Amino acid sequence: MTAEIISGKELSTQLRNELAEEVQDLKVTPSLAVILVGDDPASHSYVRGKEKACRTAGIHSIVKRHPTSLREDELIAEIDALNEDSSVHGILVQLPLPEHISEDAVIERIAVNKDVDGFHPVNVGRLLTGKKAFTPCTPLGIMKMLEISGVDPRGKHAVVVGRSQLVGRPVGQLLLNKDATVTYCHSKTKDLAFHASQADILIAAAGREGMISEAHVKEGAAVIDVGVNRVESTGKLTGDVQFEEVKEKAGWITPVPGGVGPMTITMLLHNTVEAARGTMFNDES
Ligand SMILES: Nc1nc2c(c(=O)[nH]1)N[C@@H](CN(C=O)c1ccc(C(=O)N[C@@H](CCC(=O)O)C(=O)O)cc1)CN2
Repeated sequence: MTAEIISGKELSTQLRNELAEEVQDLKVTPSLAVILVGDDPASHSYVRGKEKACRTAGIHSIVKRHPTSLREDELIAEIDALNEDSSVHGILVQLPLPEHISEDAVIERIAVNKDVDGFHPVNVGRLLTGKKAFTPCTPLGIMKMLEISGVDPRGKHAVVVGRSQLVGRPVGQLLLNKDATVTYCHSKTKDLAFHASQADILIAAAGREGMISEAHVKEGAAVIDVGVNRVESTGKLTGDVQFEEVKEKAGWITPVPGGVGPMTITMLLHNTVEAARGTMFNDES
């Protein structure tokens, strides 16, 4: 069997065009504020990608770039100002932050209804309880890729390798919310190959280059590679999955690059449009 390749790049082009049309029909121009602290080249590149994607979709983008020396209280004050600014619909702080700044304190300061990253504890709790919530962009992108490929999680066994707040935990929750049976594997899991090879849906989000081989994959499984590993010697980007061998066994597979990565930014645009609509929490009593 050779897997169907799910291209996040192609799907993103389609979804971003659809979002651009939706934006034209809105009464307001959606506006996203991104805060970037420090000089991490990858973070700068991702933020440039976000700016460009916003422009293409007709979303107003504000980027606040700061040196590593920015203090936590200064960052908090900037968030407070953006929370108060009614022309700003979405706020995102690019992660990781420098070590002297508490990510938790910063994320908790963002207004829940502007938290387009879905990292605020209120949004996390709402996701956990199956309520409407801003949902982290990478997990949302993964669910969209499964949906578009006709992979329905209901009754399936999903195995998530990795338990990060950004990807592993929320994607497991989203799969559970769609009636999958979910197993989490992590660095202390004994016999990863045993667990992973039971999966109908395998999410590789451990950040370890090539850790998922053909031996970890059940014939016909949907394999989603969230890894973004830069090979030092070549500068090339590779995933957590050994793509060439796994694609001969899986039913579906996502490539790196061009898979989950572009979907992260597409789902950020989606969440920003949702924030601009302002209806996320409307049907609450
Ligand atoms: N506040 C946030 N910080 C971070 C998030 C996030 O969702 N919110 N996720 C990642 C980084 N990220 C977006 O911020 C991101 C990662 C990767 C890509 C992407 O398109 N990758 C390309 C390859 C790009 C390259 O060559 O380097 C791909 O996989 O094809 C987009 C966004 C951590 N921080």
